Amino acid sequence: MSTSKKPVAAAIALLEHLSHRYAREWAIRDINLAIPARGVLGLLGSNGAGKSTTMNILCGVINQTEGEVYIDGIDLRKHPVEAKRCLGFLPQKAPLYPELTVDEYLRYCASLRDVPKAAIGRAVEAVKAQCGLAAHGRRLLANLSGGYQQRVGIAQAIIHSPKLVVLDEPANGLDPNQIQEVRKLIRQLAEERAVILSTHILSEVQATCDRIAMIERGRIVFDDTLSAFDNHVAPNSFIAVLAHPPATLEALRIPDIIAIEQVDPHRFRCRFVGGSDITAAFIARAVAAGWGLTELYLEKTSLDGIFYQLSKQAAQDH
Ligand SMILES: Nc1ncnc2c1ncn2[C@@H]1O[C@H](COP(=O)(O)OP(=O)(O)OP(=O)(O)O)[C@@H](O)[C@H]1O
Repeated sequence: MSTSKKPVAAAIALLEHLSHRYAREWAIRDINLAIPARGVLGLLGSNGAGKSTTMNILCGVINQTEGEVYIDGIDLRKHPVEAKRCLGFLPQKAPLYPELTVDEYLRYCASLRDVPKAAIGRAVEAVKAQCGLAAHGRRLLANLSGGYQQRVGIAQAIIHSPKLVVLDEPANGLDPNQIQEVRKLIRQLAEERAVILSTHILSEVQATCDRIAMIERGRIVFDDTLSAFDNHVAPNSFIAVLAHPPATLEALRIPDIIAIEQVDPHRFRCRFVGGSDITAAFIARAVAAGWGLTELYLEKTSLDGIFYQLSKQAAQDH
């Protein structure tokens, strides 16, 4: 069958005006996303925000009520088989058969994914090498540790060399060493393809993602780079370290400083009116008054704080 392609610059997948209703309630509403062809996109959101619904539609598990999904330019609803060839999926619980060996399982997945018979052996060896499983081919899946089972789950998702891999909470249940290894593997995969990662864990996002799309109450509330997310909320406090602080906290007050707190004998937290450029004025005052200013830095809002603010804003807008 010939499949007409929608031209998309630098994006491997497009979600256009995507909405879904399970019964009467809309689970997602007018989601628009362009997923870059390389790198890791983190899909964030609170419980029930609409992440799984979005991923299930993107992976062709459920059909959307409204809107379009294009994968590599192919309309997923009109040409599901062709579109899904470009896609690998690791659901939250890896679909493993414990009674099979790693080799048997990956061969089986390759045949399900229509890898030509003659190419299956090579494809299995290639993903094993990529996922650090080269020495584990004859091991039974049941006897592998959680971290290695997760590697096998990722290996099955890339066995047919898809351009887009969707991973649902891939670090769930792993110990800290395994988490590091899986993160490294995800970064490697994303060098040559797009990876979408759904997670609640913000340290996961910080360590792995290039971009963040955040969904709240079924709508996109943020879609930009990790560093834009990190800087989404402008600081409204700074810490000044003073070798010779004045006798009273009040003496530190300059216009636009609204509160001062002593953190330790030499460290002071000054809250200021958001948006004002106050540090230059404070430095000038500190130098003139001989407070022995040795350090001054703005306090950024943590990723958790930014997540919280975006969620709160979405609830207010609702
Ligand atoms: N099969 C279903 N039938 C009816 N409503 C559903 C169904 N699946 C999800 N929902 C509802 O759709 C909304 C979005 O759910 P979804 O599972 O997509 O959110 P999520 O962000 O993945 O949440 P979580 O992080 O808890 O998995 C929620 O209100 C949820 O209750």
